[in-house]
Amino acid sequence: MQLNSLGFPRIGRRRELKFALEQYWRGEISQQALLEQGQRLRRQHWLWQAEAGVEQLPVGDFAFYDQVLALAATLNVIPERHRDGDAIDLDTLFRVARGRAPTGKSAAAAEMTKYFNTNYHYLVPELHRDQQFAIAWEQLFDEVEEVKALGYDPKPCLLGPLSFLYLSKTQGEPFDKLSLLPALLHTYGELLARFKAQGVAWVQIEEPILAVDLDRDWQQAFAPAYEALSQAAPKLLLTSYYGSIAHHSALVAALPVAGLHLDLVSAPEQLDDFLPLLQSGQVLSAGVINGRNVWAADLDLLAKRLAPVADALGERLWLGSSCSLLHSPVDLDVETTLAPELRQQLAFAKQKLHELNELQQLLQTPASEPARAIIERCKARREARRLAADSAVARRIAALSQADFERDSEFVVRQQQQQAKLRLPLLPTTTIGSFPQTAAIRSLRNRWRKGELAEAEYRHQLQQVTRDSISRQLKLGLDVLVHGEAERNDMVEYFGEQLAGVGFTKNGWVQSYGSRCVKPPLIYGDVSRPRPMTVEWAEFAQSLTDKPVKGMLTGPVTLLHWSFAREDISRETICTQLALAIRDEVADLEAAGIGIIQIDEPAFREGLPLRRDQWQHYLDWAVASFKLSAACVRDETQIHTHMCYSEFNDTIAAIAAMDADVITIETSRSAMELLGAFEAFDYPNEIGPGVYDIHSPNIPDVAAMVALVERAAQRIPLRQLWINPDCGLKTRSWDEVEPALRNMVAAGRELRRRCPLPA
Ligand SMILES: Nc1nc2c(c(=O)[nH]1)N[C@@H](CNc1ccc(C(=O)N[C@@H](CCC(=O)N[C@@H](CCC(=O)N[C@@H](CCC(=O)O)C(=O)O)C(=O)O)C(=O)O)cc1)CN2
Ligand code: MET
Ligand SMILES: [Zn+2]
Repeated sequence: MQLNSLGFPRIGRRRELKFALEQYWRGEISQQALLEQGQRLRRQHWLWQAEAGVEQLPVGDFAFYDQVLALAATLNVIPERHRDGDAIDLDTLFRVARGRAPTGKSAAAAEMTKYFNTNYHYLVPELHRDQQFAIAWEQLFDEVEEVKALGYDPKPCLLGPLSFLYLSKTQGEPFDKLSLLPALLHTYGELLARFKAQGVAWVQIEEPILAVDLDRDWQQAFAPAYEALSQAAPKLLLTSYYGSIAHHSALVAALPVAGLHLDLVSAPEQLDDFLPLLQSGQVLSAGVINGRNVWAADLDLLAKRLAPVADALGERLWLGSSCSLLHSPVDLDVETTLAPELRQQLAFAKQKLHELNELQQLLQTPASEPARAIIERCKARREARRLAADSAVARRIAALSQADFERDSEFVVRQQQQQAKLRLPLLPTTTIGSFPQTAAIRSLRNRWRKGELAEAEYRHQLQQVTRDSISRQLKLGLDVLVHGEAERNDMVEYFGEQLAGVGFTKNGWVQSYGSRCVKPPLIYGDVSRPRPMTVEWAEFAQSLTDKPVKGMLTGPVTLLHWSFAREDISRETICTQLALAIRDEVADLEAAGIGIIQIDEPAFREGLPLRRDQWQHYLDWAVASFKLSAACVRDETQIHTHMCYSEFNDTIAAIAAMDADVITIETSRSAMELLGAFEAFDYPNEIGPGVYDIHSPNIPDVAAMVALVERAAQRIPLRQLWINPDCGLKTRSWDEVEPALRNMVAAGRELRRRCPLPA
C-alpha cells in the first residue's frame, strides 16, 4: 500500500523561495544563488516526504514561478516576444511571467488566471496555429536525477496533454486547439520516453479537466490520446482532482492507464462509481487527505471506509492527498503561538504526509498500540469541535426573515435619494480601495507586531499615511475618495484577525502566484463580530474632507472563499454567518456617517462550482449572503461592490440580483468586451468599468481612457457609468499611481465636456 504525494508546496516554510526570487529580480543575488536555493528547498521537501514513508517522490511540483509555465517551457511553448535567442533559460520564464527579467528585453507578460476553482494563478500558455512542440527545457529531467542521487525513486508529475491544451489560449487567427493534439502527443511521447530511459517507473499525468463539463470533441480525444501515450511510457497514473469525474466514468474506465487517482475529499461518492470499473491490475490512488484545507483528518473514519477496499485491492490501493499540497501551508511545527485547542485540529502539508502514514497503520495493523492511540486522538478532536459551538449565532440565523435580505426601496428610488444626497457629477471618478502598501507601511506593521512599536504610535503613523492619501486624492480631484487600506495586511486576513470563530497563523503562507503569497484565515467556529473592525479608520478619513469617503469591507463570499473553512457545517451556513458579521459593520459605518460603503466580492465568480448543474444552488446562497450583508442601510446610503477576475456572461443575472447600487469591475484588458453581458442583460444599476490595468507599471494616457469610456458608453447609458481603475493599487508605487490617476481624472473632465447631460 503505497503513500502517494501529489506534490509539495515549493514556497518554503519561511517563504525562502519568495525572498530568493525577489532578491534575484532586484539584482541582489546571482542566478546561481537562486538556483541553489531552489535545490535546497526541493531536497528538504523530498526528505520530509521520504521520512513520512512516501516511496515515490514527486518531481515537477517545484517551479520557480509556476508549474504550468515550466511545463510550457519544457514543450517549447514560449511566446516569441519573450525569447532572447533560441535557448530558454530561467530569465525567459520570468519574462513570460512578469514582462521583465534581469536579462533580455521587456515585453508584455503572459496572461495569468485562476487554476480551476482555486486561489492559485497559473500562466496561460499561448498557442499559435502552426505551433511547433519540442523538448526545450530540461528542469524536469534534471530533477529526476536529483531524486535518484538522493537515493529515492522519482515520480514526475505533469499536466496531461488534454488539460494542457484546454488551459492554453490561442493567439492570432482563431483555430481549434485540438488540431494541435497530434503534434503535442508526439512531444509528450518523447518526454515520457526520456523518463523511462531515466528509470522512472510511474508518471503522474494530471487531467483535472475531467472534473468539468467537456464537449464531445474533448471527451472523444481522450481514448486515442492515451492509446498513443501508453506506447513507450512508464506506467501512467491518470490523476484527477478538485471534483468528481464520475460523469466521464465510461471514458476514463476504458483508458489504457496503469492507475487512477481520484479526489475522494471533494467527491467521496466516486469511490463506489469507480471500484467496479477498475481494470485488472489497475492501481487506485485514493485521495483522502485534503490538499486544500488545513483540518486534521478523521483518520479513524477514513480507515473504516477504506478497510474493505484495502481487502479487495491489496497492493493496488494507494493512499494519497486529494490533490497537490500546493494549496496548503507548509509546516505546523513553525506555528509556535497558536492556541492549543486550534492547533490540535490542524494539519499542514508536512503533517498531512504523516496522516497518510497513520492511515496506513490503521489499515495494516488496526489492533496495534499506535493505531489505538491514533483513534483516540481522532475522537478527542471531534469532541473538542463539538463543544466549541456559539449558539447565539445559530439563533440569529434562525430568526432571519426575507425582509432582512432586501433594501427598503427598489434601485430607481434609491438612486434618486443618493443623487440628492451625494450630488456627484456625471461619470464620477473613484478608486477601488487600496493605495500603495509601501515598504515603510509594511515595516511599521512588522515592528508593531514584534512589539517594537507601541499600539498608539502604530495607529498614529497609519493616520499620517491615511492623511497623506486623502490629501493626494483631493489634489488629484477625485470625486469619491477611499482611506487607502494602509492598516490592512490583506483584504481577507485583516478581517479574519478580528472576527470571533476565526483564527490566523504566523507562517501559514500559501502561494497565490509567483512570489506572492496569502495567509488564509482559519474559520474554525461560529463567526461573529465582537466589535467594529473598520469604523475608526473610515471615520478618521471622512473627518479630513467634505467629499464622500467610501467605507471599505470584504464581502462574505470572498471571506469564505479565501479562507480555510470548517467542514462540519455547510459553506452556505458559514457564508450566512460571515454576512451577519459584515452586516454589523455596515450598520456601524452608516451610523458613523459614512454615506458610501463598498463590499468587495472579487472571489464571487471563482467560487462557482466546476460543474454547471451545481451553479444555481451556489449562486442562490452567494447572492443571498451578499444581500444580507448590505441590505440593512437606508435608501440614501450607497452600496458598492467590486469584482475583478470575472467574466460575467454566466453570472450576470446573479450579479444583478445582488442589487448593489454601483459595481466596479475589471474590464480594461478586454477593452470593455466584458460589458457585453451587462448590455445584453439591460443591467439596471450603476457600473464602473475599470479604465486602466493596475497590474502593469505603465501610465495609461488620457486619450486611451477617454476612448475606453466612449466604448463603454456605446453599451451602457452614460448616466450609469463611473470612472475607476480595474482594481486596488496596493501593489503599485505612488510614482505610478499619481500620474495614472491624474490622467484618469483628466479623462473624466474631457468626457464631461464632450457629453454634457442635464443633471
Ligand atoms: N487573500 C487574498 N487573496 C487574493 C488576493 C488578495 O488580495 N488577498 N488578490 C489576488 C491575488 N493577489 C495577490 C496580490 C498581492 C499579494 C501580496 O502582495 N502578498 C504579500 C503579502 C501581503 C501581506 O500579508 N503583507 C504583510 C507583511 C507580510 C510580510 O512579508 N512581512 C515581512 C516583513 C515586512 C517588512 O518588514 O517590510 C516578514 O514577515 O518577513 C503586511 O502587510 O503586514 C506577499 O506575498 O508578499 C498576494 C496576492 C487573488 N487572491
Ligand atoms: N478594496 C480592495 C483593494 O483595493 C479590492 C481588491 S480586489 C482583489 O485592494
Ligand atoms: Zn480587485
